[in-house]
Amino acid sequence: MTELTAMKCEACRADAPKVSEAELPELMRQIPDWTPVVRDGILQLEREYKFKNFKQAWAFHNKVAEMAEAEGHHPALLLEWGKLTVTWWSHSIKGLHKNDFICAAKTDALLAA
Ligand SMILES: C[C@H](O)[C@H](O)[C@H]1CNC2=NC(N)=NC(=O)C2=N1
Repeated sequence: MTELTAMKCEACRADAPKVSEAELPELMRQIPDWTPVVRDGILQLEREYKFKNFKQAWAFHNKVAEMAEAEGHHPALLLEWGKLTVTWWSHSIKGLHKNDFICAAKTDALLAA
């Protein structure tokens, strides 16, 4: 099985497939620190990262933004003192695409780097 972090996001159009109920458990297993949340009826992946201060959270925010631009897939980022909340979903399909799992795994890898 290819690691999510080794994959690249693919262009995701409105007719791209959502991750199915059957695929979900195996993908969630690969990003155990992420929580599936439903907002406005849209399934999303969310994780809160804690830091010692604003500057460290801000620096991580910028790393995630750089990675998102490189992947062509973009998260919601909520920067607060000592905290960055990252939420991934695919706007074009109003739900979760494989891209969201790839980017969640890559977000975790940025923290480790
Ligand atoms: C043309 C471009 O690839 C699309 O607009 C991309 C950009 N980034 C995106 N990011 C996210 N999260 N969902 C999308 O549907 C999306 N679409």
